[in-house]
Formats: sequence, C-alpha cells, structure tokens
Amino acid sequence: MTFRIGYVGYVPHQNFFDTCAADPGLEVVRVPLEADIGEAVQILSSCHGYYAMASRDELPRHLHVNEALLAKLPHLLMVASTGAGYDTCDPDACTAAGVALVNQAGGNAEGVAEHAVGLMLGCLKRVPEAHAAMKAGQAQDRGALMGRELRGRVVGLVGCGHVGGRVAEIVRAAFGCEVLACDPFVDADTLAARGATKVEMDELLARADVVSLHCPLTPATRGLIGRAQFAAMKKGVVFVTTARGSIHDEDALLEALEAGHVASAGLDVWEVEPPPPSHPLLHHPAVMASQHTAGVTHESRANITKIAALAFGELAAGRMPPRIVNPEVKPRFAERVRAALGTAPA
Ligand SMILES: NC(=O)c1ccc[n+]([C@@H]2O[C@H](COP(=O)([O-])OP(=O)(O)OC[C@H]3O[C@@H](n4cnc5c(N)ncnc54)[C@H](O)[C@@H]3O)[C@@H](O)[C@H]2O)c1
Ligand SMILES: O=C(O)[C@H](O)COP(=O)(O)O
Repeated sequence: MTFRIGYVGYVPHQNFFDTCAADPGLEVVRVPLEADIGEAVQILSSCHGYYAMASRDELPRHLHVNEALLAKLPHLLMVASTGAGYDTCDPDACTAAGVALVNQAGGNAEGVAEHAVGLMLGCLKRVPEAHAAMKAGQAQDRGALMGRELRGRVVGLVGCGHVGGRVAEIVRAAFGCEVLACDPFVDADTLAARGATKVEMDELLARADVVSLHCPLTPATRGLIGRAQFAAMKKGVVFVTTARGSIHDEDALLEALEAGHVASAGLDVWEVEPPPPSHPLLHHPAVMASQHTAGVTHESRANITKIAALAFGELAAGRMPPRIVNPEVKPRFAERVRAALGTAPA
C-alpha cells in the first residue's frame, strides 16, 4: 500500500524527495503554499502524512495543524513539523485526533548552536556597532568599541536539548565557560553529561553573563522572558535567542537595552517574521539581527528533511517513528494505523 505524504514548504529540499523516492512505499504530493483551504483539503484528504515545512508566519494560518484542519482530514495519521520547533502544530489537537506529531530535533542542532555562539561572540565584541559604523564610513575611536571576551564567562541556557546541549559543549570546550541550564524536563545528571549545571530560572538570571534561549514555543514558554526576567538579569548581560519570537517580550527587551541593563542582544527569531523594517529593535545599535536563519544551512536542511522522510518511512513500514512530540497519542495512534494500514506500529 502506498503511503502518501502531503508536503507544503517554501524551500523544497531535494533530500526530502530523494529519501522518499528511495522508499517504494512512499509517495509525495505537493500542497502549494498558495493553496486555499479547499484545494489543500482536497490534496491532503488522500494523504496519511502531512509535512508542514515552513515557519509560523510563512505557513498560511489555514495550513497550521489545529483542531479545525484536523477535523477536515480524518485519514491523516502523522504530521511532521518544520524542524525542531512545532509551533505551527497543536500537539493537543493532534492527540485528540489520534494523530502523531513528529519533529526533527537534532537535525539542525549544529547549525543553530553555531549561530547562537556566533551571536554571543558578536554581541560581546560589539560587532553590530562596529559593522554599522564602518559601513557608514564613520570609523570611530576604537576605545569607544571596547568589547569583552567569552572565555570564562557564565552562560545560562533556557532549555538544554539538542541545540542547548551543543551550545554547552562548544562554550565549555572552546571558551572554558561555566554553563547553567534551566530545563524542567531534563534531570541534573543528563544536564551534567551535556556539560551544564541544572539550576532554577532565578539562579540562571542572577548569575549568567550571557542568557541564551533554546526551548520550544509552547503555551508554557510564551512570554517566559518578560520585564521581570530582564530586570533579574545581571547588568551588562548579553541576551541571545535562536528559539522562537514570543518566548521573550520584545518591548521589555527594548526597554532593558535602552536602560543599558541588557548590554546587547543577538536575535534570530521575532514576534512577527520577518520583522517590519521599522521595528525598533532592528534600529538599536547594540542589536545583532538575523532572519530565522540559524538553522538555514545546507547541512541542517539536508538533515531535517531526511529525518522527516525517514520518519514517514518508518510508519509506512509498520514501525513507531522516533521523535513523537505527543507520546500520549501512541495507543490511539497505533489503533488508527492498524485500521488504515493493516499493521500496528510497535
Ligand atoms: N532559529 C532556528 O533556525 C531554529 C532551528 C532549530 C530550532 N529552533 C528552536 O529551538 C528550539 C530548541 O531546539 P532543539 O533542537 O534543542 O529542541 P529539543 O527538543 O532538543 O530541546 C528543547 C528543550 O527545551 C526544553 N524545554 C521545554 N519546555 C521548557 C521550559 N518551559 N523551560 C525550559 N526548557 C524547556 C525541553 O525539555 C528540551 O530539553 C526549538 O523548539 C525551536 O523552536 C530554532
Ligand atoms: O524549529 C526549527 O527547526 C527551525 O526553526 C526550522 O525553521 P525553518 O523552517 O525556518 O528552517
């Protein structure tokens, strides 16, 4: 039996199609990003899988995976989100519908971790100010651009999974940093094996010279870093995020930068993407900005698209796919898969 996957994405990575093509059980159909709900449902109603490979503001709202879309797709068995994040997909709605939601955490961890460390270094060395001044032909007294070094500093990670773990490894090995991690879902021994000391948020905010976000955007993390949290950070802290906009409060960050409490910020992700050109954070001299490109490397894109294709292949072959974000769905999911494909994934 052919297992059909509906793919919607803005940058088709050949690796996804090649990996699917190598599996005779899989067939991919394209859902255009411009499809209205009628066309999308028509295409997806013949699919057991849906790969939503676009980020929150690139994926049209009616193609986000929520209760309304799932109600129209009773045959759907599994959804793959764009990468590690899954904020275009509602895990609870998937569970209620008996649909497994998988991500590709780990596939882009290197690209993102390198980007996060790059932002830390750029902010500490005041690259944004120097870059802007040089480009404007306004080279200034070098002493006005006095930077700081990363070596030996305390790095605080909010979330320490694949990306956070790799950041911990890099900053410890290359810069001798002490790494503190606040991650309610990872125990102290596991964090220690990743090179980090498990702490509560209060301690992390009070002690870190650099705070870097690496948790998913969920109802629990939306607004996690607001006015109170910025105020609780050390004066002169560097704030970095490659996680998702909306985990930190942009207005509160701007105030903290303007007050000089946060020395600089490296921002890859935004409340609205891309942020409007007039966004005040883009015009703040101590902000280093990128456009949700931390994971946009050849290697990371090749990895995550292959991981997604392999996950669909696992299911089509009757096996339970890895990286299920909503594991509580498994019994009902197995039952639905047995009814649809004839074998229950174990
Ligand atoms: N900018 C980019 O291009 C890019 C690329 C990849 C990932 N991301 C973002 O980075 C996030 C992390 O990626 P990853 O591969 O490390 O994912 P991961 O699933 O391996 O790790 C996420 C970690 O966050 C922890 N976490 C969950 N809720 C938390 C909370 N309330 N407080 C603190 N920690 C919490 C989890 O326990 C887990 O250890 C993704 O969810 C995604 O949003 C962005
Ligand atoms: O969560 C992720 O893995 C990345 O943010 C993926 O985002 P992208 O689709 O923009 O690469």
